[in-house]
Amino acid sequence: DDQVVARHKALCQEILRHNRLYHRLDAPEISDAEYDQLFRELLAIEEQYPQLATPDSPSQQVGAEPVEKFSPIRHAQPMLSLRNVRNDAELRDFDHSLRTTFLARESELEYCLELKLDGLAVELTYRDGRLLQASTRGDGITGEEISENIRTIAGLPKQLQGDYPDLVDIRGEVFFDLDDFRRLNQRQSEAGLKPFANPRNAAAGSLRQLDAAVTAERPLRIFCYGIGRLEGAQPETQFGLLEAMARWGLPVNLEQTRVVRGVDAVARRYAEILDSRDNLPYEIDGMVIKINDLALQHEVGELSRSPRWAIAYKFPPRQAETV
Ligand SMILES: NC(=O)n1nc(-c2ccco2)nc1N
Repeated sequence: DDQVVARHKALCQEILRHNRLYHRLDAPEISDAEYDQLFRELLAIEEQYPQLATPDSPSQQVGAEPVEKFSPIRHAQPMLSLRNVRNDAELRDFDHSLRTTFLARESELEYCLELKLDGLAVELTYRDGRLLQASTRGDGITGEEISENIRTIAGLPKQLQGDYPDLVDIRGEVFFDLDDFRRLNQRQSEAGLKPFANPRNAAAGSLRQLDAAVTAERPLRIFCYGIGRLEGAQPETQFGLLEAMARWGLPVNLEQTRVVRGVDAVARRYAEILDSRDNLPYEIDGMVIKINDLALQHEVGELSRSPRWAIAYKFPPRQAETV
């Protein structure tokens, strides 16, 4: 009815406005939690009224068009975004729907569990082991070319080593350690500049600099976690892929990654991470749960903007800092 259509329209406008603020200006006005809430309401309406899920609905797009100051790079394989769950019940729905609908197997699934870094997703293309180009995720299809800036990241090899493939698109998250973020904001205020709202905005702001010399002053970090194209020996599992990337010399968060079987073990690991996140030197906003077997990932496939084989289990918003 037209009340729902009006609500859907309002949600679309609010979400698209947020995407521009967030992706173009790195200056969001609403929190992730509020944004997720709007997006979930939009998805719920479109589930009920599929005719509303038109191509210009934010549910069919990821992020926003890249800003024009960088040259556009089209990703050979789209960079998908993760759906999320917020509690064990939703987690168990995710696991159950995989085991019964897509894999028609009641047996327990093996999952690879990774920390969910709250930074900026990037793609690095290595050809014959050399870093050819780097880009931001952008809207998932087309990103911004940031090769010069990416090269300033300490610990990121310009040349892979060992049994690297002829061509590989590496996906990773660029982020700031919390201490470096605080020092950067200290310098920002001393220079009379606006401090960054959070480490993610600082990483995005630092990486999407036209002048790579500015990026070079920023102690950015990166953890690699996935691939797009790969021409060469395919690892069998997600964890095997992470180990291969580490062998090639890429920074990977191996020691914080676990492979478990069954949803109960996933829930236990989530509770463990939630409990210990404050001991980490960087900000995380949840845990990423991926089917470990890469053949099963391909069997399960993708939705229009997200993998079916992965989900983000997000932390509850932090209690407002007590003054
Ligand atoms: N943000 C983050 O740490 N991510 N993001 C993924 C991801 C996004 C799409 C597929 O995998 N994985 C990890 N560890």
